[in-house]
Amino acid sequence: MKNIRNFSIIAHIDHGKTTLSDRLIQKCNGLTKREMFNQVLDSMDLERERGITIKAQSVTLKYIDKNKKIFFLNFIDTPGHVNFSHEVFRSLSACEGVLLVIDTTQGIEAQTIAHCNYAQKLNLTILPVLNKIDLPNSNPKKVLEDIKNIIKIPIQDAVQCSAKTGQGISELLKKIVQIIPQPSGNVQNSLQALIIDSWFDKYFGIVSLIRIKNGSLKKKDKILIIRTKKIYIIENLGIFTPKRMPKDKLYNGEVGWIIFGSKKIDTTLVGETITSYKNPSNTLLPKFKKIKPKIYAGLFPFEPKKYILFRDALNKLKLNDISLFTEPDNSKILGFGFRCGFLGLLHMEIVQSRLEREYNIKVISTAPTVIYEILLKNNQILLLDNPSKFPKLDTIKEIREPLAICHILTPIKYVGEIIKICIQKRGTQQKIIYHDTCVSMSYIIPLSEIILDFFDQLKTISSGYASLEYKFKKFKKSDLVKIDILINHIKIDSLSMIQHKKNALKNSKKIIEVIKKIMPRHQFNIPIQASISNTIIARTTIKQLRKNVIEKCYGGDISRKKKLLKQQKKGKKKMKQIGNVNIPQEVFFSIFQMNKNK
Ligand SMILES: Nc1nc2c(ncn2[C@@H]2O[C@H](COP(=O)(O)OP(=O)(O)OP(=O)(O)O)[C@@H](O)[C@H]2O)c(=O)[nH]1
Repeated sequence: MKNIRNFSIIAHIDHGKTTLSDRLIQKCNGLTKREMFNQVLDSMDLERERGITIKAQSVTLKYIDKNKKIFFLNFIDTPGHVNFSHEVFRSLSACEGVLLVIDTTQGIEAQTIAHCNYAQKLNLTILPVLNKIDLPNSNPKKVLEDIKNIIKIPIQDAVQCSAKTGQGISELLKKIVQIIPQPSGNVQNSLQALIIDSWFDKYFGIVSLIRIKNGSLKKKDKILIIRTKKIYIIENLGIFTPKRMPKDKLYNGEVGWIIFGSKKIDTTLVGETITSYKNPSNTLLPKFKKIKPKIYAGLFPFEPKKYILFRDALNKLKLNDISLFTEPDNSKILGFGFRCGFLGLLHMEIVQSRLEREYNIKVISTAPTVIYEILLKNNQILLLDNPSKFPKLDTIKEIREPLAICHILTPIKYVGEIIKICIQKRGTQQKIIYHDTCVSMSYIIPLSEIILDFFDQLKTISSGYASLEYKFKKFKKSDLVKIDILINHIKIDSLSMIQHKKNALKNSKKIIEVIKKIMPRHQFNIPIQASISNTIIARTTIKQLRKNVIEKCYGGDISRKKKLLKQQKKGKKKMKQIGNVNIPQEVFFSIFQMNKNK
């Protein structure tokens, strides 16, 4: 039987997870820094040549202890950002243990606690790793105290190391094999494997990362997805070392990749359980929790003729992004597109930039919004994720907005300022606990106030030290109104927004001023107005301008004139023509500018 250890590294952003991973690869594969660089780079070049996307989120390492016993260490990478906590959960479901990396110059932060809670819920062995001990301001003693008092896990196995210099790494490897348990399961049982991740590869079709709990899997095996009853044939399989290394067979306890032999994307695979078609198991492995999006926005292809390509690209992205929600949408102004749900702004930005980078599709996005619950007079409840679909006012009994519970961890000296912005964001305090040098506090804050810039503001006032973790709590009745924006008397449905009554006038004035700044002048006056229920509450005007680009060409150089006119036409192409007005795409995102101008 192979000695296997499956683990993940969890950490707050920048605490050194990537550096430590590289260090472990280097140490186990006996590579020098240069060789490692080449190895990773080589495989990337190879992949790039064939246009394949690398996604080596798991690496299998060979570790030989001092008694010459061989261990296979599978470590599964996890992203560190607050938007991607669900990805952490996914990776952890395939492990028996975690390395909890803490930067000893920073100490414990909100995400350290949140990730640790996941690991505890899954009953994983947690090995604290105190990193960056080479730095002069490192304070491992204090971090150990905090682990004991705040996270409340045993500290006797904690390892102190520097991922940068390599100090303590041998000790860490020894501890990994010593305290993380060998995976359970039996090779004789029928196959049960969990799909941890899935992505689309131009050449191979669907590729998945799996963890085998029971049984084994080899090339040409016919497999069955238990829940969907879909059947596939395994075309190829193997492990990442970090290169993609083909293998003959994968056994229980192992983590590896499989190629399905299917190019058709008709299903989401992540979280599904695979079994053997011939000798099937009926038991599903615990599925990941489906994460509900926190914000919604409309995405529309900038060039309407790319709609089909856009739809296919979104489907491919959804293969490994189970939290991306999409639904066909139609805007009077922007045409056919999709209403998409995201975990947060960063997630939204990543999706947009992947569409542009990987699929060459430029999109216009509407302002992100949270989901509102609307109680109608006929007692029906409507979940509204698109302000342009706001029902008629006289049909509404009550509007409820989503509230989130926020856990903030900060050094004591920033507490006052943080409380101030929490109040400004309509927050109500739940709890505040003073530890030695830091404070943990909980606030209930409307989700709409958090999604745009709360995290950035928190980081700015605390010089980057405060950290935030939040989750949806409940819907609560609130005084909300829908604001419409009209440009040259045309209602721009994709610019409608829902705001608290208290902020409606102030924000309406702000947004029309932002639009005024972004919009080019035309050869006529353009009024920009904000309205609530057809009553104009704010207005500004873009004064007319006759921009004659050829006025400098007195004389009559006709070819130069033509060139200038062509350039002017090109400039116009980047804008959306609505009525007889050209609107630059930045306008559709003006709600962000509005918040930046606060
Ligand atoms: N001095 C010192 N610096 C370190 C050590 N480990 C990591 N760093 C540095 O800390 C910074 C963040 O390290 P990363 O490994 O990128 O952190 P991460 O946790 O992977 O960050 P995310 O991927 O953003 O979550 C980098 O500049 C590293 O060089 C260490 O042991 N000592």
